[in-house]
Amino acid sequence: MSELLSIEGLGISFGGVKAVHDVSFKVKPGEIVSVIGPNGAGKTTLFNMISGIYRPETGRVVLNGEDVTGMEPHLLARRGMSRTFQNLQIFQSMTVLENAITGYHLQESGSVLADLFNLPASRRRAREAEAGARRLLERVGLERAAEREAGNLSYGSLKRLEIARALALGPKVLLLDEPAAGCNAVETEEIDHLIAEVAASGVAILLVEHDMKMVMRISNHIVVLDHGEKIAEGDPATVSRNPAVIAAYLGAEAEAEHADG
Ligand SMILES: Nc1ncnc2c1ncn2[C@@H]1O[C@H](COP(=O)(O)OP(=O)(O)OP(=O)(O)O)[C@@H](O)[C@H]1O
Repeated sequence: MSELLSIEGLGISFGGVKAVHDVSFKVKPGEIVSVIGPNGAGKTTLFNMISGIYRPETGRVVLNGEDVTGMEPHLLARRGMSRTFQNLQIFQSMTVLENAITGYHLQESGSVLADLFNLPASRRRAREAEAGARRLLERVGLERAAEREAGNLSYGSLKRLEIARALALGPKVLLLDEPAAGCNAVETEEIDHLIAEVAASGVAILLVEHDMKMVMRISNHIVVLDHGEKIAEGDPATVSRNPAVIAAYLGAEAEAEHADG
């Protein structure tokens, strides 16, 4: 099958320093592609360019055949690209269900007046969003926690809630920024299963993750960045044997030790 997301020569500099330089790769439906690399390699910057938070200085982002370079995140969401963030974006004092419902807000257009007057169309939309949110919570295993305050959930459950919310608009491409960060081994495994299940439903998944075991377990394809450049790509076995990849990680460890004195 042909690619859903095509990253073509993306680059951006900050204060003259090339944070990402000429990075290209493709993601197909149902595929899990991970971006890895030592700290400061440019992973988050790359994600921010793909998801419309930064406008790249060079290159293109092509989603389902359409050039969407620099398009704002809410417009990307309507075209089928959703993302989660490294830091949780959950409303802690709202219920789990209410948090899931917020995922549907991007779908609504020009409904402010209708909402003000509580018109039938607006009531119908609210009912549909709630039904959809309950289905999503079931999909991520949180249906029994629907009425609980989100702030009381375990960290792993919060991460799953965030994925549920990103699934609200039925994305074709899902970008996950460190979905297992801060999770214990059991929670990480639950997130593994969830990501695999979402991919199996045909969604293209792009992942940034520091947990190498998880990356090696679930990725079909891995893209390795170092100092903003793509230094390798391939399946997990090939990438983990690549001398340039091993050198980049060892080099980063040596730099960190040096910095620690
Ligand atoms: N908004 C910014 N302004 C200036 N420099 C930035 C900005 N964002 C990132 N950088 C720099 O760009 C480079 C890449 O950073 P980035 O955060 O993308 O790396 P990363 O691979 O995501 O790192 P980590 O694994 O630590 O999250 C770093 O040198 C960083 O200091």
